[in-house]
Amino acid sequence: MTTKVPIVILSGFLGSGKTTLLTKMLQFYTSRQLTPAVIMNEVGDVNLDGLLVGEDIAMREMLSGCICCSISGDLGLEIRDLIQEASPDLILVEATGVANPMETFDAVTDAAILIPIEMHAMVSVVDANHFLHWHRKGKGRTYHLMMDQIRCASILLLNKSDLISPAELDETRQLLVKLNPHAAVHVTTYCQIEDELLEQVLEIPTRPIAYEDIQKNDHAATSSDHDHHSSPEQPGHHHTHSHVMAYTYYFEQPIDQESFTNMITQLPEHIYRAKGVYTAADTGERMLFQYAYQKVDTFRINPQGKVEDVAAFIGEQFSKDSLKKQLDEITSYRKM
Ligand SMILES: Nc1nc2c(ncn2[C@@H]2O[C@H](COP(=O)(O)OP(=O)(O)OP(=O)(O)O)[C@@H](O)[C@H]2O)c(=O)[nH]1
Repeated sequence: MTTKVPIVILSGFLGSGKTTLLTKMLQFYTSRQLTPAVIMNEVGDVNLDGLLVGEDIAMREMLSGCICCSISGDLGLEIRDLIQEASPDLILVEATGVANPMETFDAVTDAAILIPIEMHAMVSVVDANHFLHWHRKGKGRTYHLMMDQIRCASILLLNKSDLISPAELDETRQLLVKLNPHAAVHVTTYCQIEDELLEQVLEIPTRPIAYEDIQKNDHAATSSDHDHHSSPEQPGHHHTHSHVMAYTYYFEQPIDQESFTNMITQLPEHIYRAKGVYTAADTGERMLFQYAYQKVDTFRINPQGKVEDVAAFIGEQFSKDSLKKQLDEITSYRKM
């Protein structure tokens, strides 16, 4: 009998902590002498998160599209190539932050018809602060997408618990339990989870527990509304992220760090995520920045010379022209 390669999908909204979790999982499995492999999907045309994955890990990048829709058909080919190339003990698929979880799951099950793989878990990472913010608003496509990502999970990480008060954390935890009573909720900071959970993920095949519930919702939605695409507010709606846009900017020269950080911290609310690499004008060092929900982290990259100086922005209804103008100004700014 052919052994099936376990597949774990890492889901969760933009900037919630999927790559943070991915690096932790990779460390864990390699320390157990296992060979994990990775599929990373980005809506933009650069993959900066790949810098955080060691060179010894077999990885395939799927860029400029979403495995839940536009490039779902390519997923099977990428998985097949990875299996042939690296004979992995498991494959971790990091979905884009705007991926519809049901459709991502469908893309994996479609691939499983042709290749020996088996779904082991859909882990959804939730940014506690960001989710609470959207829950209080209580509407919008982003909120419904976040809810779907929660409802489809077999394991939920309530991450960034350091950014909200204990009372808010408790409120958010209860919300998650209500939305998905089938999945265990793990409260985390920087996606620190117990080793036992990571062992379990490898051992026990599963599927998104709320699968049937979501399907029921989908059917209910379709029977009252035949045109899915015209009803983006509907829970369980397909292509919940068709409104999301990505913009990539290439820096032509080193930039002033302070002006850039000031600009990033004042990005409009509708830009949910930004990340990139730039060269600092004062030190000449190459820096990686990560922006998610009004917080920026910046650190020196190592090795220094692998990717171009580039920044990717993801959000909805933002003006690419005015963003480009701001970035051009920063690029041409010189300290006296
Ligand atoms: N304060 C805080 N920051 C965190 C935590 N977990 C992750 N981060 C930071 O949040 C930012 C986004 O984390 P990622 O792991 O890249 O998020 P992601 O879900 O992979 O992002 P996308 O792939 O762009 O959707 C990074 O700067 C992380 O260091 C946490 O628990 N607390």
